[in-house]
Amino acid sequence: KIYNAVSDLPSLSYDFVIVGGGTAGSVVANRLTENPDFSVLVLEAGVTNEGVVDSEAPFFVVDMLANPIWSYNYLSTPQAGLNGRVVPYARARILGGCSSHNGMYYTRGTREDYDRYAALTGDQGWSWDHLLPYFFKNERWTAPADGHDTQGQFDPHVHSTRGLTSVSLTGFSYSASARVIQTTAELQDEFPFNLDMNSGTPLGVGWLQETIGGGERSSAATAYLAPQFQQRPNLHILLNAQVSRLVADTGNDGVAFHSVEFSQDQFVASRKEIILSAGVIGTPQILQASGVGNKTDLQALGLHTLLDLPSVGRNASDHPVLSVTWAVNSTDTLDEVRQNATRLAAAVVEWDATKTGPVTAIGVTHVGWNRINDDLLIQFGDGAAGPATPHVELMFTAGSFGGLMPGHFFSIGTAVVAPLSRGSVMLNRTHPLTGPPLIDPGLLSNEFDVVALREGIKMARQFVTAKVWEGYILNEADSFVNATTDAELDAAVRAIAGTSSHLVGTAGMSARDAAYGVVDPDLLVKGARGLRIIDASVLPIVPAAHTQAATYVIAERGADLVKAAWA
Ligand SMILES: Cc1cc2nc3c(=O)[nH]c(=O)nc-3n(C[C@H](O)[C@H](O)[C@H](O)COP(=O)(O)OP(=O)(O)OC[C@H]3O[C@@H](n4cnc5c(N)ncnc54)[C@H](O)[C@@H]3O)c2cc1C
Repeated sequence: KIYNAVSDLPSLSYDFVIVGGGTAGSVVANRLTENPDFSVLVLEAGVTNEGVVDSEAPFFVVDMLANPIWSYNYLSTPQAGLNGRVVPYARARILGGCSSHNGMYYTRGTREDYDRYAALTGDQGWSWDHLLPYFFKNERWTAPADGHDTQGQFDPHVHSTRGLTSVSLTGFSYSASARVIQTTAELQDEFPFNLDMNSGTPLGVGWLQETIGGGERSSAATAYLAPQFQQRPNLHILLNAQVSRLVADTGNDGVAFHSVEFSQDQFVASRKEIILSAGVIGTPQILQASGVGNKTDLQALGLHTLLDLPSVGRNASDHPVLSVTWAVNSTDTLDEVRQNATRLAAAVVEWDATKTGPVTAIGVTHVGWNRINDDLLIQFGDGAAGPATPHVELMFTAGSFGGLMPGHFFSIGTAVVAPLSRGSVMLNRTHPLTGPPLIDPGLLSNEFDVVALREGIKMARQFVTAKVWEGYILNEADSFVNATTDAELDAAVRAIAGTSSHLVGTAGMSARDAAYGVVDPDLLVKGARGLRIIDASVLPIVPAAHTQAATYVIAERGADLVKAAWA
């Protein structure tokens, strides 16, 4: 059941208290309440996702992101790698968390990404082979909204129809889409076709899979907290509940967490575990506010240290991104739907009536994954998990970003998906317990990331040299159109790059005996009892993928680890 006031809660003591009803928290809440003997309370800072049309309608994702009601509206600290610029850091504050407002890309990453997690933690349970059943437990492969023939657009062998999150190919394509596929034939050495980028080996260009079903977003809230699950008598979800800190006792056998403070002096007790699922920013913020973190940092803030864990908030990694944009000789683009009021109104009417048409889609139909050349890797290092892991992602869009630029465009978003830069999320120095945290993703602080993004621009430009673009592409229409030398491109990269919002790692998992890291391979906080972290913050290195699929499998396996511990 969902509650809006603490006074309505049936109890102030539960077996499990989950902090954050976001992507991971919703999964854990669902899986734990499969056992009728467990009682679960979810404390979610945000509001309900129900009835939020901008969340439901894929086309309106940009509007969703712009609305402060559903977001924490964070800003980064000034980024030295970005010429001192401050960049927005969107984070959802709504049931379902970022899965309720993200771009819906469903990309798992590479086999090597997960095998690297297994090697780092000394736990084969985090390897690709062991996690594949959890990907399947999460995913429900679904027909696209337009019912088009999907043969040759994905590999059914690497998908599941039994999970809860709907995943589908795009339900609406613009004419640029066919040109992207034609390019994989014309430039097959540089951009080979890949039937399914979610097979563990994504290199090449293929059809984008998205967390969309029946023309609507499939989020952790719509899937894992659907009405039939909300009705479970052992599941309780309190909205508008901003957790400030966790409370522990310290004794001879360590620090034992047993209750949670939220919404100004309210407390709720956990009988078995507190599970932190507040995300890559909320989780380290709550840990530090509770006295779990680097002792020197906490002392400097005037906070008592319960547990000296220097890795809390550190080692954050993210994907820097920018977009290369061309004006096109066509009105069949996302921009047309966005900017032509009559067209947009018709699209909304169609979506309302049948859940079909442009509103079912984000305008990106294909994605490419590519490596930069070995000479550069020797010179600048290599952030990839292995030789089958990409450095650069290319996102092919039939329009400008969000369709917001006046005119008609084709664009290729370019991101570094194997970054070497690292950053942190630390408490605010002047208002540690009440101010927004200091989010320093360290974007482009490592030269490798600048070089990889520069190479990404070159790849994007090369892509549109295929014959099929002749007569369609008119001219490059971005701010760095005249940048051609490496030095000019590097300057452009630093001047315009931003974040993909894929920050992870602020409560990273490591091997049981490692002196660094925040959680052990079972996701238990090192040195503590009664406290586990299950969200994107435990990923020690960002995968070469948009991060929701990785978050879903962390959550699915994490829930099984909890169940096993209390069986
Ligand atoms: C703008 C944007 C676009 C993205 N696009 C994509 C994409 O297209 N594909 C993809 O794969 N990934 C995407 N991602 C990344 C992906 O969505 C996230 O990595 C993933 O959802 C993180 O899940 P999480 O459970 O760790 O955190 P979240 O989903 O953020 O959940 C954390 C929850 O905790 C709550 N919370 C936080 N602090 C507190 C507190 N103090 N008290 C109580 N509750 C609290 C929040 O309200 C939230 O509901 C995107 C992310 C963003 C921000």
